[in-house]
Amino acid sequence: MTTIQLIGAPTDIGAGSRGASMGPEALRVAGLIEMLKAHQLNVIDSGNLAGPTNPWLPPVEGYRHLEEVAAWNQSLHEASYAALQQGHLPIILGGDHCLGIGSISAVARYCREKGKDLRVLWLDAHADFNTSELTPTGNIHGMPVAVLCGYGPKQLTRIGGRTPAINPDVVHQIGIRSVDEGEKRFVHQVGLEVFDMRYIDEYGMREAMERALAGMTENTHLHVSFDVDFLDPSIAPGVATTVPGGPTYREAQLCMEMIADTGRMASLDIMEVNPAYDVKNQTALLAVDLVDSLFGKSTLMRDSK
Ligand SMILES: NC(=[NH2+])NCCC[C@H](N)C(=O)O
Ligand SMILES: [Mn+2]
Repeated sequence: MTTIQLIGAPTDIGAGSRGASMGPEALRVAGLIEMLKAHQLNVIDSGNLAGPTNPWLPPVEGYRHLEEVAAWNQSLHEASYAALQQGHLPIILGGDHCLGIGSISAVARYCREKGKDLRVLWLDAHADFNTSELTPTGNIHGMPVAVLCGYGPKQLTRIGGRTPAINPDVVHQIGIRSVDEGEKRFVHQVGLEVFDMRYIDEYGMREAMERALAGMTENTHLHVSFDVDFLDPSIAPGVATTVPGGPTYREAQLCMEMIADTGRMASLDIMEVNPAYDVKNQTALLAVDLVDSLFGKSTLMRDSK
C-alpha cells in the first residue's frame, strides 16, 4: 500500500505577491487528505516546515530574498529526500514555485542513488527558466527550472549535492504561455521540451501528453510539478500570476488522467495556490479535484476497476 507524505511549505518567499504562504492550509481545508484516503492510500501529514519570514524587500543583484529562498529550499530538500528514502510518495504543498528547487533536487538525488530514470512534468503557464540577468522581476519563482539545470547562484544550484541537479532533457513542460524575451532564447538554447498553449491548440492535450509521457519504463520515477497557474484563470483565479488562455477543466482532467494511466508518478508538487486571490477556496478545491484524477479517479464510462 502506497504511503503518501504531505509536506507543507508555507511561504511566498520567491513570489512577487504575497499569499502563497497560505496554500498548504487551503489545500487541506479543501479536503486533500480525505480525497487521498478515499483512494485507499495511507496518508501521513507531516505538517508544515518552518523557515524565514518574508522580509518583503526589493531584488538585490537580480534576486529577491536569495538567502531566505535558499533556507526554505534546503529544508524542503531534506524533508522530501527523507520521505523518499522511507519509500513514501511525497506531496509538497506550496508555497510558491521556487520550492521546486528543494523538491526536485531531492527527487533527483534519490533517483541517482537508486539508479532510477527521472522524468519531470512541469505543468505551468510559465517556463520558470529565468536567471538574474534575464529576469524582469528578480522573483525566484520564475527561476527554479534554470536553477535545477545548473544556471543560478551557487546557494541554490548546490542544493542536493550535485550541480546541475538535473539535465534539461528530463523536463517536459505543458501549458506554457508566458515566457520573458531573454528567457525564451535561453529555453531554446538548452533545448527544453515545451508543449506550449499554441501546441495544445493545434494538436490537442492528448497529443502533447502522449509525447511528454513517451518512452517511460518500469524504471522511470515520474515527478509532477503542478503550478496551479497552469489552469485557465476563469476556473483557477486563486494564483498571483494569472495568464489568460490556459487549459480548460476538461483539458486539465485529461492531462491528469493520462498521467494516472502511466502508473509511474512517484512524487508531486502542488504549487502557487494563493488564497488571497481566490474566491471561496475554489482554486484549492479544483486542485484537489484534479489531484484526485492524478491518483486515478475516473469519471469515465469505461472505468472498470
Ligand atoms: N512560478 C511562477 N508563478 N512564475 C512566474 C514567473 C513570472 C515571470 N516570468 C518572472 O520571472 O517574474
Ligand atoms: Mn511556476
